Amino acid sequence: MKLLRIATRQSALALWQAEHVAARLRAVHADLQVELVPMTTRGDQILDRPLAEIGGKGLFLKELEVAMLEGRADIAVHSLKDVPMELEPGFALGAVLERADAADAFISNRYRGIADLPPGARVGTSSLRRQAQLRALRPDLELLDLRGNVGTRLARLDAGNYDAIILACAGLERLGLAGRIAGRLQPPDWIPAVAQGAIAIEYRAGDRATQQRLAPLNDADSARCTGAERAMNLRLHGSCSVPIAGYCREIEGGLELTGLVGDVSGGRLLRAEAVGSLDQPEALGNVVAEMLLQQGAGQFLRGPGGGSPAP
Ligand SMILES: NCc1[nH]cc(CCC(=O)O)c1CC(=O)O
Repeated sequence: MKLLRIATRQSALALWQAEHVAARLRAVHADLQVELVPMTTRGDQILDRPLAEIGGKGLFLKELEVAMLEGRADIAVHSLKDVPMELEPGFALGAVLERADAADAFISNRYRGIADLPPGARVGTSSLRRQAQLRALRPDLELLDLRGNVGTRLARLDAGNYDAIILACAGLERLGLAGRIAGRLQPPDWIPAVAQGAIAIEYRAGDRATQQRLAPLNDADSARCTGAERAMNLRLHGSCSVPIAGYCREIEGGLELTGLVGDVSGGRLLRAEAVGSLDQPEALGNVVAEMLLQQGAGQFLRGPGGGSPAP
C-alpha cells in the first residue's frame, strides 16, 4: 500500500480540513494509506503581535514546507486565504477543493448585526480588511484586536471582552459552530477575504505521483474564482498590511469579480467590479486591480506599513 502523509497545523480547524482531505483522498484512491503529520507553526505560536509585523501569512506555511522538503510529509493542507500569493520556490498548489460558504459571520451574544450595535460598541477583529469595512459602515465602533484560533476567539467574546466579533462562516460551519452565526456578512454589502472558504493542497513541485493523486480533488469553478481573486491581490501587492477584499462568482458562463481596497486610518473604501471570461480568471483579476489602482488604491497600498509601492 502506498503512503501519503499530510502536514497540518494543529488547530481544530486545520485538523478538520486535513482530515477532510484525507477522507477525500482515501475515497478516490483505494490503494492509498493517508496519515496526518500535525505540527506547530510560528504563526500559531506568536499571538501577541500583528501578523504583518512578524512576517505575514507565510509563517503558517514554513514548518509544513520544511517537513515536505525533508520528506516527512508529501502534501500540506491550507485555508487558501492564508496562502501567500506567491509560494516559496519548489512548491505548487495541486488542488483547490470545492469552496464552502465564503461569507463572514457576525457573532454576538446580544446583537443581531452591525446595524444593531449600540454607539461605540466594541468589536473584535485583527483583520485590517474587516476593520476597514466596519469603519466605513460604522465609524463610531471601537475596534479591538483579536487573534488566535476560532475557539479562542469565541471564548474571548463569551468572556465579555467584546460586544461582537467577526469570523469566517466556513470555519464555524466546519467546526459544527454554525449556531454561533448571528448574521451573515456577504457581497455586495460586505466582501470576504480573497479565497475565503476554499481549502488548498500544496505539494513539492515536480512530485508527479502526488500531483496525479491530488488532481481529482480539484474543483474547477473554485480554482477559477479563487484564481481571479488571487491574481487581483497579487497585482495589488496584497499582504496582511493592507485591507484588500475580493470575491468572484460565476455568472452566465462568465466570471464576475468584485474587489475592494480600504484605507486603514481614513475609513475610505475603493471598490471595483468587472466581468470576464471563464478561461481567463487571472486576466480578470488584473483588470479589477487596475481599476482599483486608477481610483487611487496605490495611495492606500503605500500607506503606513503598506510596504513597497504598487508599480
Ligand atoms: N485567518 C484564519 C482563518 N483562515 C481560514 C479561516 C476560516 C476558513 C476559511 O476561510 O476557509 C480562518 C478563520 C477566520 O477568519 O474566521
